[in-house]
Amino acid sequence: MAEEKKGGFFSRLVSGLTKTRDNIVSGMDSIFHGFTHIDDDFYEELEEVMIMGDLGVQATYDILDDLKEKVKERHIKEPADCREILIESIKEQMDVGETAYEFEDKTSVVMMIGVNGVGKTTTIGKLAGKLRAQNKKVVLAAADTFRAAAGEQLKEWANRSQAELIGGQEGSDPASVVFDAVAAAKARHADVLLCDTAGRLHNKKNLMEELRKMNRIIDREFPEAYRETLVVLDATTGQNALQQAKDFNDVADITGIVLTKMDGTAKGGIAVAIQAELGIPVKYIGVGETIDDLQKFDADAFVNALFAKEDEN
Ligand SMILES: Nc1nc2c(ncn2[C@@H]2O[C@H](COP(=O)(O)OP(=O)(O)OP(=O)(O)O)[C@@H](O)[C@H]2O)c(=O)[nH]1
Repeated sequence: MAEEKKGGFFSRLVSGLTKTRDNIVSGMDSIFHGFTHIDDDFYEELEEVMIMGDLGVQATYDILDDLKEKVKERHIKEPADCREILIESIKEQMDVGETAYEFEDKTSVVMMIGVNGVGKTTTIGKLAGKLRAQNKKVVLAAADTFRAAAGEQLKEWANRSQAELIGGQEGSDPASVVFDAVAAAKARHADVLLCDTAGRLHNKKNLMEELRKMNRIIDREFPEAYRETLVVLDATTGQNALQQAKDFNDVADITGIVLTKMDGTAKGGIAVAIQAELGIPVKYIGVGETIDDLQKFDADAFVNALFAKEDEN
């Protein structure tokens, strides 16, 4: 039964990654089979496919250096034999230790950061739904007071997931919304407080100040709460998403990443770049627009699904 469920999950992951696989692994496979020798050209072509596949320049170099070392150590001669070693290297470079989801089981405050349109509000709604399904009491803070529609949209998700919404009026101080939400979460003995924040990156200094102010309030008013800061990124933007992750990492103590719109994108390789280059765990991936379309991310399962052959799923 558990196996069956796992199988279902895995084959959905495999089909969701079809475009990314076509973009990266198909190219790699033609190199593994097209070359008769492992030489500089072979590595150069692999490098090109990996960089074009959004694995990130630094991550690509690190993965290939590791592959070269393993090929030497193990006296590998056949290009085709490099496939399994490459999979091993990618997994090793993506290793960020065990990913913790402690906030799901503790009294916690989750800050959600991300630029407009990446799917931040949708992700909060999905996460609220997931926690509500575990019978958790959830409060949502509409601290993205910069955009009127954000509050409205969050209200819909609050209704859908039956979470309580503490709303900010357009233009009100986000920190005061957070203050009210913390008071409400404590008064109602909520399990998780999810804060929707505006992430305007064009002014890093202001953003940093705004985040600092909100964090100070939470530290002061709710010191016992477990803290989580998740950055939401749109996978379809590829290298832009990687840059956003770097920028947010400069201004906040990020504990995890949510990669949205992984369904149907060819740029899923960005998950490799984020974990390998930044060492920040991708905690969830968004695989659609409905409340059930948020999955925990498992790097090994992701790489296996990416390299899965048709007859293996
Ligand atoms: N296919 C797909 N679409 C998604 C996913 N997550 C979000 N979306 C869609 O992306 C669009 C933008 O999502 P929002 O949640 O409004 O984005 P946001 O980051 O909150 O935007 P602001 O509220 O403007 O900051 C919506 O149409 C969502 O339905 C996903 O995982 N897959």
